[in-house]
Formats: sequence, C-alpha cells, structure tokens
Amino acid sequence: MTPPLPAGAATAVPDTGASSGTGAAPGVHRVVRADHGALLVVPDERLDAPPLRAVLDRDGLAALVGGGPGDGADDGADHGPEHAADGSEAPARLVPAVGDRVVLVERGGVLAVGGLLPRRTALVRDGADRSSREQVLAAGVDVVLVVEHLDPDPAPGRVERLLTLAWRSGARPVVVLTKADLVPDPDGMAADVARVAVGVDLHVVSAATGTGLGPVRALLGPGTTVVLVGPSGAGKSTLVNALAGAEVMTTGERRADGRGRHTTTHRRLVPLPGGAALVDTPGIRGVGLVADEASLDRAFADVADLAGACRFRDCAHAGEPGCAVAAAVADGELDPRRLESWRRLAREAAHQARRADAAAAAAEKARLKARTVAYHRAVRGGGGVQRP
Ligand SMILES: Nc1nc2c(ncn2[C@@H]2O[C@H](COP(=O)(O)OP(=O)(O)OP(=O)(O)O)[C@@H](O)[C@H]2O)c(=O)[nH]1
Ligand SMILES: [Zn+2]
Repeated sequence: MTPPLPAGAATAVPDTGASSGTGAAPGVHRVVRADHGALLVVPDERLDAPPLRAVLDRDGLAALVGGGPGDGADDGADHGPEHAADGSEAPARLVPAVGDRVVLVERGGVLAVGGLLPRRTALVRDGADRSSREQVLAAGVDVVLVVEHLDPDPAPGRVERLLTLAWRSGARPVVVLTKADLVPDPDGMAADVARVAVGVDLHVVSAATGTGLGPVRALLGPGTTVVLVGPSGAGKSTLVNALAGAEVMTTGERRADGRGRHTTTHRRLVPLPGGAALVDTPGIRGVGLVADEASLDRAFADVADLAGACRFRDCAHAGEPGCAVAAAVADGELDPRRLESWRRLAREAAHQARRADAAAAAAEKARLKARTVAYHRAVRGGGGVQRP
C-alpha cells in the first residue's frame, strides 16, 4: 500500500528546475540503505525492485514537512552544520534514514533526493558519540516487535525498556515471546509478562514447531514496515525467517571457524514476501534507550494512572505524603519491581533531556558568537565606524 502524497508534500521538494522527460523514476521511493550521502532507494510499491542509487545534495536540503518523533534528528553522520556559516538561520537539515520515504528529482543527469515525506515514526537512539544528537535508526516503521525468549526466563525489565523505546518511536509495539517449545507452561509465563506489557498485544510463538506464528504474520500486511528489537539470541532472525518462509535474516548459528557470526553490518530495508518490509540492522537489535515522559507514560500506563491520584502533581513516588503509587505498592496492587523499573527509566529520560538541553544551549551560544564575529567583521571591513 503506497500512501498517497499527503497534501502539501510537494512543498517538501525544492524547485530544482529539473526538466521532465528524463525518465527519472517518479513517485515515492523508500530508502533501503543510507550511507554518507549516497542512498539506495526502491519504489515504495515495488520494494523488491532493483535499488536505484540517489545522491543527497549537501546544499539542497531535504526539508521535512509536518512533524514526527524523528524531527530534527539525523543518522548521526556528519552532514554539516545545522546553521549556515554566517550564523543565519538555515532550515534544519534532515538526512534520510533507512525506511524513509523520499521523492526523487533529476539534477544534472543524476538522481537526487528532492525531499522527504513527513516522518510519522522514527526509531531513535542516543547519539553514539555521547553528543545530544539522537540517531535515527529506522523511519517509517509501523510495528515494533519486542522479542523476548521464554527460555531462559524472560526479563521483565528488558521488556519494559524496549516497550518504552517502541512507544517513543510512534509505531505500534507488540510483544512476541519465543521458544515456547522449550518450556512447560508458556501461557503461564506469558501472563506474567503481560502484566508489564500494559496495553500491548502479546503473542507466544515457537519457530521450531510453528506454534503461534499466524497472529504475528497477520501483523505484516502489505505496506507494513516492521522492526524487531530484543536481546541477542531471542530468536529474532529465526522468527523472521519462519514468518517469511525464507532465509531473510541471518540466524545466530556460529561459524564453523569460530570467528563470530555471519551478520549484516549495514542497516537495510528488506522486502518480506507478502509486501511487508523489515528494517534489519545489528544496531537496532541491542539499541540503547531513548525515553521521554510521554513514552514512559505509555509503557507504564498503570503507574501513570495511579500517579493521577497522588497529592502532588509532580510526585516522584519516593516517599511523598499522599502518594497513590506508594499506596498501591503497599496494598500489593503494584509490583515494587515495576515501580523501581519506572524510576530507573525516568531517571535516564531526565538525564537525556538535560543533556539535550545543554547541547541546544551550546549550539545557540555558538550561533550567537558567529553572528557577533560576523557583525564586527562587517563593521571593521566596511569602515563605517571611526575610532575616536
Ligand atoms: N527451540 C527453539 N529454538 C529457537 C527458537 N527460535 C530461535 N531458536 C534458536 O535460538 C538461537 C538464536 O536465534 P536467533 O534467531 O539467531 O536469535 P537473534 O535474536 O536473531 O539473535 P541476534 O542475531 O544475536 O540478535 C538459534 O540457535 C535458534 O535456532 C524456537 O522457537 N525454539
Ligand atoms: Zn506519588
């Protein structure tokens, strides 16, 4: 299913004056790979078509119309400053990430990315370089499968963390518990995990026996983009291959020579049989958390509901009087482990927000300084000011 060009999307495409009749693949394309200015794209409605190479013009900004969780972020690579060198405001640069929908234009005989369609969803992680920049790992994702094994025992804290990440993306989170064939009571275990997956569908599967794959497959209709997150060994690749009925992802079988595994090193969009797409990247599999208050409120909707009854609006549920969350723990209504988990993630989210603020302040200071320098240069160069 190709989404129609939203109204106003055409303004995302700078007028390049490109002549028509060049046969430059028109229509919306999907970014299959994004490596430093060069992109591989395929038509949105033909994901299995041979990829085309398109350049990302460093000057021609890929401006985003509308907004989304990925706003203002890029793929983490150095694509130049956010602001023009003279300190004047430049439109925020957005660099296409895997899964983005782009419009191509022809520029001097080469295919270029003319614009980016609004990013409805984006899976982001903390900048690898400890800067405040968030890195867009995948854009245009519809479903985030949080994959967790039943054997060894599932880790509720990890599920909570990944669900928070998934909610943050704007996509729909779904929990998949794997390796049901290895435990005596998969449904009992699933009921325990369901308590930490509030408001989220949960499926129990076994790739080995094929149990439970139907409902997961049903999530992957034509035009759906899915990404899997979960710990190494959870069975993500095995699950995808079982769903696809083909070797789409490399599984974790060790290489015979013992030198690690055959794994992809590039982020890529992989077409699945049936018209869905998978974003596969090793970076996503063990992604660091980027939480914010809204995503925590979704992932911990039960805690958020209780918090509504706390006496203080900004209650930290850490011993304040009239705390409804603490009361729920005392009553055995809320698992203290869950409150502790919420606390830890809320601390991380606050830390990330402070870092982002500090970086924004530093950028603003640098911008003002550049402007001051430019002013003094102009004044001196112009000879407009005489020294007394
Ligand atoms: N018995 C059983 N084994 C499974 C199942 N799913 C996966 N496995 C096994 O678990 C191991 C890890 O599976 P992978 O699919 O490679 O796990 P992964 O999550 O992709 O791991 P990374 O690539 O490290 O992120 C493999 O040996 C699989 O054969 C299952 O449903 N039942
Ligand atoms: Zn409270």
